[in-house]
Amino acid sequence: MIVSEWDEFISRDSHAVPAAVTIGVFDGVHLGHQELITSICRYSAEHRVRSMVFTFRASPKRHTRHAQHRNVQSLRQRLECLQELGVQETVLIDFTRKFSRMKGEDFWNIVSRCITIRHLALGDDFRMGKNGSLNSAGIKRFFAGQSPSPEIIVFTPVLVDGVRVSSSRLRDAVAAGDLAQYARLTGRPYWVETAALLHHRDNADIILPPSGRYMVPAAVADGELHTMNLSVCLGSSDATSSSIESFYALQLRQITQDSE
Ligand SMILES: Cc1cc2nc3c(=O)[nH]c(=O)nc-3n(C[C@H](O)[C@H](O)[C@H](O)COP(=O)(O)O)c2cc1C
Ligand SMILES: Nc1ncnc2c1ncn2[C@@H]1O[C@H](COP(=O)(O)OP(=O)(O)OP(=O)(O)O)[C@@H](O)[C@H]1O
Repeated sequence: MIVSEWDEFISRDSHAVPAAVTIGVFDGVHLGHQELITSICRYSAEHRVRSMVFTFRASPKRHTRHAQHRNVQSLRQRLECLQELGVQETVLIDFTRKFSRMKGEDFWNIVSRCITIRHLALGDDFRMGKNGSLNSAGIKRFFAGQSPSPEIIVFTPVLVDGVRVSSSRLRDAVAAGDLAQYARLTGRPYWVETAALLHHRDNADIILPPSGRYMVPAAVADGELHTMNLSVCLGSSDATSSSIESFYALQLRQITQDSE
């Protein structure tokens, strides 16, 4: 997957490159996000166009009213998930003060100068642009006047237990240490970057599970491959010990009666 910067993207003169596009923060890349991303990747494969995601280095929420806003994933983890789903290019946007003043229509005008959008996937509650004033209906109206006009798919919300899946639900699950719920909402186990545990526990820009003991599946090769469960302790001095420094990321599981 190519990772590009917004400033570099807008300097391109490649209007002719056809693309299937989605945009959002995509923190946690949950089941709802996966519907949109799978849609652009499927269209990309069927029509031989580039699958592209526009996302933000940090959430716009952090730059507006909620300075303390934190994500559940590091940027690196988010990009890995997008790559695994088959996205060909992700454009990273710094939500600067200047960018935050852009009208949604101006954003799409700029993007349409650089690529030709053939397919656009959005959620039904999607809002963007200065003060979030452009919604999916407005985006449809905007593109209806363009030629060629992209196919715009507005997805109904993906639900789990009858409730819309959202990054906010992931954040609540991690903060409560409910990592099984995180796995249900994302379709994959919970992973944490050890850098977040080691260096930024108190001032982390990602949300971490509460202090406590967690199971970590591990593989050891001594002639044969053995898999085993280790336990790590978060929030105590163990967490900052050199024992986990050599890992990039750990898959954490709650300790259950069975695993003890
Ligand atoms: C051009 C542009 C595109 C934006 N795209 C998104 C987006 O894809 N997802 C998102 O959550 N916010 C996006 N935003 C930010 C929202 O429109 C809104 O300003 C921000 O979420 C803050 O809203 P709040 O103060 O009500 O939380 C975008 C803003 C601009 C100016
Ligand atoms: N459950 C869902 N089903 C379908 N689409 C969704 C779902 N949740 C989010 N989306 C869509 O994914 C895109 C990116 O959304 P965003 O990253 O803001 O996610 P979010 O999960 O709603 O975040 P938050 O909880 O912080 O508001 C938007 O178009 C949004 O409408």
